[in-house]
Amino acid sequence: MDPVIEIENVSHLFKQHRALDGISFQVSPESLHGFVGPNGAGKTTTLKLICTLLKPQVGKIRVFGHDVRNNVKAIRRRIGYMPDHFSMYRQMTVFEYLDFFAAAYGFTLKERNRIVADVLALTDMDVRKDDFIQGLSRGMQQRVSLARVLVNDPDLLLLDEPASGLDPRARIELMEILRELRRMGKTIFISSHILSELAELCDSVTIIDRGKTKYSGPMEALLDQQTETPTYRIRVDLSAEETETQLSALPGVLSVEGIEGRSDVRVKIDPTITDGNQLLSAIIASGMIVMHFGRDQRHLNEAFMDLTERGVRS
Ligand SMILES: Nc1ncnc2c1ncn2[C@@H]1O[C@H](COP(=O)(O)OP(=O)(O)OP(=O)(O)O)[C@@H](O)[C@H]1O
Repeated sequence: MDPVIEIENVSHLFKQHRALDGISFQVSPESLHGFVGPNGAGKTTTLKLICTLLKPQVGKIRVFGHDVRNNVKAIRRRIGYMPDHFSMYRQMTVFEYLDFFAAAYGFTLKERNRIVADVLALTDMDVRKDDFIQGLSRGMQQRVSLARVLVNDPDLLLLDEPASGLDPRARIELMEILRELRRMGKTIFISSHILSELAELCDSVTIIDRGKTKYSGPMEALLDQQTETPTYRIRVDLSAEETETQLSALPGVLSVEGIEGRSDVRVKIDPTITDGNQLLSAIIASGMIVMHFGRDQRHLNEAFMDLTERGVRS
């Protein structure tokens, strides 16, 4: 299937300031693609270019195969963009607000009633439809903002920091809604600073820093990029102390490190002496009952710190 978004060598200058410096990446259909970068990395600029609010200066951007330079209408019809700072008509009720946007898209009264009911159900806001927007919590306002983006039934959602300012519960609920939208066949491109959540949510990720692409590909591959020493996360039916003693004695084991607050240990091995299968066999042969055995994945935060530079961009 052709990519939904194709970015090829895109650079963007604001006067003398280079916001983007030759970024390239692709987003596959029906995927949840994370777009991660530190402050000032160029995320919002990229999103604005994709959703045709900024004109590209250098490089190619195609959305659903259309060049953003000359197919603005065809693209806008199929996308929904939620900016990082949204302003809402706070004196309207939720229903009035969504109905207003549906009317702006040219839907008839009958269509509007159906559409508004659908987006309210999708974002779980039906019970709040007669509430005034100004009285809603930030999490609720964020949902209304997402509902607004869904009014034209877009195939591609472009969400700029949708979880910022939300409490953990509201974030988890938002992520659930995004998963549901992906199940419905939508492609979701989501920028965020909240790395750990993206690791669970997204199929693929692009990391940018100072206007350059640092990684783009499957989330799994990013997390699997191992340091030179293969590392396994293991839990057996012994106390932490006994686990360390017993595992340290096995051939090829370089170190056994406890993980604070957990009964798992992190075991590094010498790949010239043993491998994962041999290690597992040795553990079983020595009589331990294995409760968990898996390759230790790098945490997304760790990968992010390795790939991006320290300090705020000047
Ligand atoms: N209209 C503008 N005029 C001048 N410089 C700009 C403009 N918009 C963005 N920039 C600069 O371009 C760089 C990239 O900005 P952008 O907003 O795309 O980053 P970001 O990754 O979205 O950052 P944040 O996470 O802080 O929102 C920044 O250094 C920013 O100051």
